[in-house]
Amino acid sequence: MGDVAVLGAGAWGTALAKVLADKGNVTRVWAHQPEVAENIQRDRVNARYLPGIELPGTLHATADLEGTLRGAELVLIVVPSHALREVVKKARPYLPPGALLCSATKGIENESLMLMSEVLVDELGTDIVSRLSYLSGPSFAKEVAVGQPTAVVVAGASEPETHAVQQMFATERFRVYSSHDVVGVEMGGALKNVVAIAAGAADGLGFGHNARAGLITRGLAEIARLAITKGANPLTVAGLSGMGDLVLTCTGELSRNRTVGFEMGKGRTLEDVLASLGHVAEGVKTAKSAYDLGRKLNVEMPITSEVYRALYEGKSPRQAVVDLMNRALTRE
Ligand SMILES: NC(=O)c1ccc[n+]([C@@H]2O[C@H](COP(=O)([O-])OP(=O)(O)OC[C@H]3O[C@@H](n4cnc5c(N)ncnc54)[C@H](O)[C@@H]3O)[C@@H](O)[C@H]2O)c1
Ligand SMILES: O=P(O)(O)OC[C@H](O)CO
Repeated sequence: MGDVAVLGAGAWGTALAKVLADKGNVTRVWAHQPEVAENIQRDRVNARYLPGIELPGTLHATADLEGTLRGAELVLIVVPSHALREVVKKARPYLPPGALLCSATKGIENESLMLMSEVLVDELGTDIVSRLSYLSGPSFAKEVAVGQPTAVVVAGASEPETHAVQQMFATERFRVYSSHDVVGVEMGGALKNVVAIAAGAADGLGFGHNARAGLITRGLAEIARLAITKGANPLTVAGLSGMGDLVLTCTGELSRNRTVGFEMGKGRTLEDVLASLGHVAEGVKTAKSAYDLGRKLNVEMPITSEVYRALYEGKSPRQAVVDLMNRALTRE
């Protein structure tokens, strides 16, 4: 038990804060939007991001960043990837010395092409590395919040600190594995969102199970190529944060990324879909980062490239599928 600060009161920040608060930790959640904090404090619910879930009295929400961080033993960062650097810059002066830091954000920064781990070290310095960890894996916020069985992985460079975070989160319905492979866990969590957009588009276009299974499998192949080039252990990509999250996000109707693809497959524009989504779909920004990273590192990323063209160059999802199917034949 301890004091926990959760930076981010979206669906995932709220669900993870509930897991920690239900365990008896004094849990303070920082909300970017003051009205979200007010809603949680007043009504014990986050109606905007996690409707219908009653939140425990041990969970406190506020828009005061300094107060949220005061005395925290664990700081969990769960903001969209494009906001992580800005939030960490603001939080830096108030981070309690010695606090463990865990990120549950999935993404790759657009301009720098950095993983969240790299952004955190960039902002906080290398001294913090042993206290940093990354939580990822197949986990829809809504299912976690209602206590459905879920398995995730926490990766960190230092074993004692990673185990401490594993213990802090684990419950009988939220099973937490540990890993030493930060890059592999982060790459899997970020890149699966791009493939989920492709899988959603295939469904929206009316294609069947064969197309989806092909995309999942060949998606995993390109995730593995890029992750291994960045230094990941190939086995990590077959784990919870690779294959596990890929299957969940490419097949689960709760996925925001799959929804973006699905609606575009049905003929809606990206702008129109995003305007009505109400949540972040990390795969949209990550598609650009992954496309740029693949080109920079000379890694072939055919599915990612087609998703990029559909999102950023106006290519029709149907033509993207045709082009994927008609690439030069190659070995598996
Ligand atoms: N929702 C899930 O099921 C789930 C599961 C695993 C991982 N994740 C990851 O967690 C991260 C957060 O996702 P989410 O589902 O909580 O998002 P969400 O769309 O539900 O909420 C987004 C949150 O970010 C905040 N925000 C927006 N702009 C901001 C800014 N500039 N500065 C600070 N905060 C800002 C919003 O106020 C809101 O609280 C993403 O990287 C996502 O991929 C989500
Ligand atoms: O709803 P999505 O597509 O952002 O996916 C949520 C989680 O990342 C699933 O593990």
